[in-house]
Amino acid sequence: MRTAGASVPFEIHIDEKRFRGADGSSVLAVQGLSLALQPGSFTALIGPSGCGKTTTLRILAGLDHAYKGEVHLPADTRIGYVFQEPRLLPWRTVDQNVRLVLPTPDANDPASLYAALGISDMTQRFPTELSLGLARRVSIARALVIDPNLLLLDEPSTSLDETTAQKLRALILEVWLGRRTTTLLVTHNIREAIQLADRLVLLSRRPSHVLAEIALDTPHQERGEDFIEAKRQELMVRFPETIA
Ligand SMILES: Nc1ncnc2c1ncn2[C@@H]1O[C@H](COP(=O)(O)OP(=O)(O)OP(=O)(O)O)[C@@H](O)[C@H]1O
Repeated sequence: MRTAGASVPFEIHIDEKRFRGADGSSVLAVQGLSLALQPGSFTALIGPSGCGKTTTLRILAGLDHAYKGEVHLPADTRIGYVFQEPRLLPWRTVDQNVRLVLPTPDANDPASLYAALGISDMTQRFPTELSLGLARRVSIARALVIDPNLLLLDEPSTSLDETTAQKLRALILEVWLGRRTTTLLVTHNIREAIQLADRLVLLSRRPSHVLAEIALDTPHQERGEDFIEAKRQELMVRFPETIA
């Protein structure tokens, strides 16, 4: 459902989401999960593997309608979705992949995005010529080129080595600080969440619901190693079932 108004939150309420298991049985994945994203905020959704984080993103993005509940989005909502796998078309160049989501290829100029994401010199390459880290950057450019007002990031640093992951996190933060696009990051990496988000939403094990919401008011530039580690340990003690 789309409601009027530019500064109203993006809201999702999942009363119940079930999947059909391999043996035909019905598996309750999410139960009673409510989330409101304030415009300009950066929320990290954290929870154990298989608790329903990706499912929640898909429902919010309108990719899954088979659930009980409601999604309320402002009328002008434009969603940029960075999937766990980059999902680039192998027969198109980087630039063509990014422009593909525009109404016409020249509707927006991605040059400044390429520069911000450090991929300006590879726009004529094909996806098979890119490392996973670079392909992720391209998929972020593709999500941002439509000027979304809601950005969904599904495990953007997963399967990357730590140095590449850290570079990507720095880029994500720089882009967010510059644009303040409302962002929902799904991650099982608590350190990443503490580094990037201004609010943590912790989910329970399946069937998942919100266990706790934690505001992170410390400015990003003051979140050094010590801060991140201290916060992680504090959360591990308070929420051992979610924070590994
Ligand atoms: N298409 C599907 N068919 C059957 N079960 C599914 C399907 N998609 C997800 N599930 C199940 O629903 C639950 C939630 O899945 P989901 O992918 O949302 O979890 P997640 O928290 O994103 O996991 P991860 O951290 O491992 O990516 C899991 O138990 C998963 O096995």
